[in-house]
Amino acid sequence: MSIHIDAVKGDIAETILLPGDPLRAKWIAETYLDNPVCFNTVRNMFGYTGTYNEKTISVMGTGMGIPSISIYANELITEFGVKNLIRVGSAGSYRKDVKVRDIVIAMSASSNSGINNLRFTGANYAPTASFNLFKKAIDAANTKKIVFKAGNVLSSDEFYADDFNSYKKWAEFGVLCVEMEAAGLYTVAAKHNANALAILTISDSLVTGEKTTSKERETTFKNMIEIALELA
Ligand SMILES: Nc1nc(Cl)c2ncn([C@@H]3O[C@H](CO)[C@@H](O)[C@H]3O)c2n1
Repeated sequence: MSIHIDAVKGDIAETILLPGDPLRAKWIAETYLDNPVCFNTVRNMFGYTGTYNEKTISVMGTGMGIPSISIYANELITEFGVKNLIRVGSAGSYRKDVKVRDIVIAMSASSNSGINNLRFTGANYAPTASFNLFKKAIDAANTKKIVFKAGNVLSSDEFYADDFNSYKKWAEFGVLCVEMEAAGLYTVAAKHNANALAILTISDSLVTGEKTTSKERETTFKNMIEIALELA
C-alpha cells in the first residue's frame, strides 16, 4: 500500500481513468465496468478495478487541483505500476467557439501553478499529452462520431479568480478552457515515463455565463467516458 492508496500491487490496472470527483469514479465503475472491485477508500477517494469489453481497467478519484492529482499520479505510477493515466473531467470554456457540452482533448496544459516554476527555476516547461493516447482518443472519437476540439487548456490553481476577465488573455493565445489538474498530471507522468491524457467536457462558459445542470453533466459526460474507455 502507499501513503494515500490502501491497495496492493496488482489491484490496479495499467490503465486508469481519473475523474476529480470520487463519486463520479463510483458512478463510472458501476455504470460501465463488469465486476468492479473497490481497491481504495482512504479519504473516501474511491478507486475501482473491473473489465470493459474484456479489458481490465481502473477508475479512481483524484480530488481538485494540481497538488491532489500529483499525489495520486505519483503513487499510482511508482507504487502500483500504472502506465496510462487518463483524466476525465469538467472544464470552463474560455472561447465563443467552445460550447457548453463540447468535448476538449488537451494536447497541452498551461498553468499558473507555482510548482513547475519552482521545479524548472522559472523556465517554462510545456506539460504535454502522450501522443499515443492522444491519437487513440482522436481515433475513438472519430469512430464514435463524437465531435471534439483539441488544443491547449489552462490548469489554474484558483476557481474564483480575483479578476474575472483574466481569462481573455489566455483565450487570445488559443487556450480553449480552464480546469485545475491536467498540467500536474502531464508533468508527473512525464517525470516517471508514464502516459497521460486529459479528456474534458465543458460544463460552463466564462464567455456566455451558461452552466450545465448536474443532470446534464451526468449525461454529457457519457461521450467523454466512452472515448476514455476505448484507451484501455
Ligand atoms: N478553475 C475552474 N474553473 C472552471 Cl469554470 C471549471 N469548470 C470545471 N472545473 C473543474 O472542476 C473542478 C472545480 O469545480 C476542478 O477540479 C476543475 O478541474 C473548473 N475549474
